[in-house]
Amino acid sequence: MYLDIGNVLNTSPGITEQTLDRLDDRVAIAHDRIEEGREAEEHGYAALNLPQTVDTDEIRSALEPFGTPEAVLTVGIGGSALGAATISDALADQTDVEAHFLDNVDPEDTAALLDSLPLDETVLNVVSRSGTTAETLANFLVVREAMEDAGVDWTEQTFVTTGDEGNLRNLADKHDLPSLRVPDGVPGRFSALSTVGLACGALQGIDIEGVVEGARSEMDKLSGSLEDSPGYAYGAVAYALAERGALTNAMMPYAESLEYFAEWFAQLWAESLGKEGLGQTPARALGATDQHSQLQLYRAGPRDKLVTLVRPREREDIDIPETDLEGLSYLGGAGLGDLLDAEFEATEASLAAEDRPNIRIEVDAVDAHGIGELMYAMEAATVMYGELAGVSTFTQPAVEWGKKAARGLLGGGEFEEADAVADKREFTIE
Ligand SMILES: O=P(O)(O)OC[C@H]1O[C@H](O)[C@H](O)[C@@H](O)[C@@H]1O
Repeated sequence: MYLDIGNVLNTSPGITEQTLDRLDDRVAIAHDRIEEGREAEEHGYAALNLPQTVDTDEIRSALEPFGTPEAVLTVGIGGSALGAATISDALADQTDVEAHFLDNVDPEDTAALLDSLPLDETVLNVVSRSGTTAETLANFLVVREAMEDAGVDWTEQTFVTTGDEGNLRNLADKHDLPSLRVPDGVPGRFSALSTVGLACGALQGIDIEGVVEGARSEMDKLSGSLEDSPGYAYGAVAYALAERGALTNAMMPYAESLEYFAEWFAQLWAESLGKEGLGQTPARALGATDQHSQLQLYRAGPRDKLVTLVRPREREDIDIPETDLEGLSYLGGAGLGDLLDAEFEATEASLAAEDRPNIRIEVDAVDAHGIGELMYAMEAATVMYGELAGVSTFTQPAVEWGKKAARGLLGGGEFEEADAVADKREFTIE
């Protein structure tokens, strides 16, 4: 992965070369702490070891009973869905097996999806680290019933990834379902490179080994200097910019196949770093589409943003046909990819011309290696940012508060968080 931070130097907000030197000293200290955590397999830090601890053979053999299905339906939410979705989306060109994700509990959307799926040829991939998440278990029950109604033996077509305990583990044991464990010490949003994020791709026949290799090549770059580690450098610079007022980070890939990547990144960044009044709000954008909408704000709105532009250096191109239509002849002879690249560089320059900080991230291609590199580097960036900010990167008390309140409201136990719902202030206007 290549990182270019030239456009954060002396921008507004921005950092100077002297700041970078000072930051580098702090990166060295943070790196030592991270290494300590990795060595002891501490909660969270253990996730940065996944490229060397994940066993892709184990994943493939656990999935053997399913052969090659027509479709995979992953039921999970947050970290139990977004990593798999990012990998499947990026590598969709490697497979004919469709991947669908049921994370939300919108009844209309769920009904439409279930109507459209060949249920007898679909593997149901249920994923929950805790094994207790209401949305995931509710969706599982709905899909299971739909399979039963369609005369499909769901026990023959269901695969489970979960922890050693919890409702989902009990269910897998009861029905003797093929299953995998979520590795210890790996929080949901850092689990993309584990059983959690790779099983779906394996069912699709995607090159998950290549994803892990790509991640490993970024893992091997972790060092005590941001100059040697793109992941650490991204995290450290984003942190320094946030300290100087860049409180939003617009993640803007210029590739449709990386749209989910921006969504996955948003969970990683927000849930890990949004603590104690600190953090940087991830915004999702897609180039070139959002160049024609959000760029106005990024270039001329408040100076409170970092824009992160992501692209592959190579992609398959489609030629734009030659034309003698007046004013359009400049397009002929170029490719759609050339146009997308020109748009990318134009956005970068338009921000730089106004001294707006932006960072360029590139991979050679959106392939297995490239997506592995990107995902690992962003995880390392998040951990580095968290160390520098002094927050507890691997917890999510605010999200858990909401989970308990929702469960309490549905009668799933006594939770004081649910009582707080009754205190809602109202000021209704019709
Ligand atoms: O994997 P699960 O236990 O079902 O959790 C799914 C998601 O639930 C919560 O919202 C957590 O805050 C997320 O980090 C997690 O990814």
